[in-house]
Amino acid sequence: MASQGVFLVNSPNVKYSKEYIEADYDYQITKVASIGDVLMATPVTTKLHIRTKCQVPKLGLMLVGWGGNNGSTLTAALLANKLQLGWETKEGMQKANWYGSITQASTVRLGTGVNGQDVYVPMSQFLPMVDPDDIVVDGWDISSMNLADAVKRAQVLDVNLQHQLYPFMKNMKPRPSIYIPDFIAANQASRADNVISGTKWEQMEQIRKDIRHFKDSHNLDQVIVLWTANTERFCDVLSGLNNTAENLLSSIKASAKEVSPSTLFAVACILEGATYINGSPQNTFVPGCIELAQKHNVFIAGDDFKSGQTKLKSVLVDFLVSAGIKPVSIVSYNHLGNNDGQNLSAPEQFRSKEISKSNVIDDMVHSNKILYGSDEKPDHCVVIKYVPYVGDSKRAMDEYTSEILLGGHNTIVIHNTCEDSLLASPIILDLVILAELCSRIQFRRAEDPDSEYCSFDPVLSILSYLCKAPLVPQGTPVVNALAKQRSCIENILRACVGLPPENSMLLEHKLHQPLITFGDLSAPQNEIEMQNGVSAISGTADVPKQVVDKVHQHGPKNYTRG
Ligand SMILES: NC(=O)c1ccc[n+]([C@@H]2O[C@H](COP(=O)([O-])OP(=O)(O)OC[C@H]3O[C@@H](n4cnc5c(N)ncnc54)[C@H](O)[C@@H]3O)[C@@H](O)[C@H]2O)c1
Ligand SMILES: O=P([O-])([O-])O[C@@H]1[C@@H](O)[C@H](O)[C@@H](O)[C@H](O)[C@@H]1O
Repeated sequence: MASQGVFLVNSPNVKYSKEYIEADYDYQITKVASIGDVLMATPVTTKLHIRTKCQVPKLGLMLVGWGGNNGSTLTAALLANKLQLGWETKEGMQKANWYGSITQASTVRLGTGVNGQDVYVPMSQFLPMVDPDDIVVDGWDISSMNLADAVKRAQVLDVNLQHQLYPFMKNMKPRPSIYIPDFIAANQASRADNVISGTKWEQMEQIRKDIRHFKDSHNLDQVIVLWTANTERFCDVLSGLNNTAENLLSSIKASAKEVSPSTLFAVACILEGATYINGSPQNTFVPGCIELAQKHNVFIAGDDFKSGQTKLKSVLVDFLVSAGIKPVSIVSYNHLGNNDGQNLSAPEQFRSKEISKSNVIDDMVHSNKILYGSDEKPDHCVVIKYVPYVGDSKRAMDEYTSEILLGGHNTIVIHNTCEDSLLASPIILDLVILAELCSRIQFRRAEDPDSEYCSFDPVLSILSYLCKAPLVPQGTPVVNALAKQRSCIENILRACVGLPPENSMLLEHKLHQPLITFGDLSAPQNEIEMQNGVSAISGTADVPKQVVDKVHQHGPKNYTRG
C-alpha cells in the first residue's frame, strides 16, 4: 500500500525543530579481519548525531550544454510540470509528469502498518527537498540557439507540447561557452557560434562571472552547475600538469593544451563554491581538480548519467552473479541518431563512452570468487553506431550469455528502444535535488556534543545510483550494482530521521511464535492524542510546517500546534 502522507518519527532519538531534523543514530557495520585462513567478523557500532537543515534554498541550476537534447528536454519538463500542462497526443490527453525521477516518482518503504501491510511514502517526503517547480534554470552552450528552437531541433517532445512551451522558452538564450575543438568531434564545429575568447584563465574567470551574475540577478541562495554538454575525449593526466590543485591552476594560467573545457568549468565552480556534476564520461575530475574540491570543500559528482542500457546491465549482472549464474559474454550494441550519437561517432569521444559503459560490471564480477578467478571476467563488448534517421530514439540490443548447471548455457537477448533524453532528464533532476539535499546534512559523533559537525565528502558518491562511472573518494569502493546504490540512498535518508536501515527480513512474519511485537500501534483517535503525540514525538511544538499542514489536512479536525 502506498501512502501519500508525510510522516513523523515517534522516537526519543529524533527531534524536530524549525531549523533542523536531528537524529541520534547507531551506524552498524561488520569489520572483517583475516586470521590465517579464517575470517573474523566483528559487528561495530558508531553512535552518530545527524542533523538536516529544514529550510531548502532558492536554488539555481546552470546547465553546460543547455541547448542540447538533455538540457532543452529537462528545461521543458520543469516548465511542463510547473505549469501543469496537458497536451493532445494520438493516444489521447497526456499530462506532465516526472516519471524516471526517483525523488519525484518513486516511493520508499517507511515501515509496517497496523495490519502488517507495507507502508510507502514518496522519496521526496522523506526529508525536506527542493521542489522542482522552484528551480531557476540558466546555462551555456556553444550553440546560440534559443531553448524553444532547441526543443524543436532535439525532436524529442510531442509537437503539441512544444507549441505550448514555445512562448516560455524562446527568450531563454544560452550564455557563450568555452569551445576547444580538440576535445569534441569535428562534426560539432558547425554548432559553435556562441563561444568565449581569451586565454583559458580568462575563459574560466568568465564562467565564474556568469555564475555570480546568475546568482545575484535571481537572488539565489545556491547554484549547482551540471555538465550535459558533449562527451569530450579523455585528457592526459600528467605530473606537473594536473596531478595537484596547484599544478592544475598553473596549467590553466599557462593555457596548457590538455586542460579541457569541462575541467575549466569544474575549477570555476569549485572556486565559486558551486556544486559541479559531470553527466558525461570524460575524465573532467583530474586529480588536481579533486584536490581543489577537497581544499574548498565543494561538492563534485559524476560521471556519465546512468540512464538506459548500462542501468539495466547493473541490474541484470547483479541478478545473474548473485544467483550463482556466470555471465561469460556481454555484448551491448546500440545505435542512435541524435547529436550525442554524432559526437560519439568520432573515435576519441566513443572511447570515453566505451570506458564508462564497460566498467559497470566490475564490482559484481569481483564479488563472486566461486564463479570468477582473480583475473577472470566476462567478454564485454560495447558498440555505438550513429544512425541519423532514428534521432533521439536509441535502439539498444544486448546479448547476455551465461554458464549454468552442468555445462549448460543461458542466453538473454534484450531489445530496448527509448528517447534517450527522456531517460536522462529526470536523472539530471535527481542529481541536482539530491546534491542540494546533501549540502544540508551534517554528522558528528553522538557522544561528543561539542565536536564539529562534518558534511559528506566533497566527492559525492551517494549519487552513484545516477552515474555509469561513479566518482568516489580516493581508496573507497566503487559500487555499480543498482539495488545497492538505491539502498544506499534510501538508508541514508532513513538514518537522517533516525530509522533503521531496511533489511527486508520481515522476521515478524516468519516465526512460529509472535516473539516480535509492534507495541501499541493504535492510531491517535482524537485531537488531544494527536496533539500530545506530535508534541511528545517532536519534543517541542515546532513540527515542520509541511507535516502540521498534512496532519491538519488529514488528521483529527481543528488540529492546533502542540
Ligand atoms: N540518455 C542520455 O541522453 C545520456 C546518458 C548518459 C550520458 N549522456 C551524455 O550527456 C551529454 C548530453 O547528451 P545530449 O543528448 O543532450 O547531447 P547533445 O549533443 O544534444 O547536447 C550537447 C550540447 O552541448 C553543447 N556543447 C558542446 N560542447 C560544449 C561546451 N564546451 N560548452 C557548452 N556547450 C557545449 C552542444 O552544442 C549541444 O547543444 C552527452 O555527453 C551524453 O553522452 C546522455
Ligand atoms: O545510459 P546508456 O543507455 O547505457 O548509454 C547511452 C549510450 O548507449 C548512448 O549511445 C549514448 O549516446 C548515451 O549518451 C548514453 O550514454
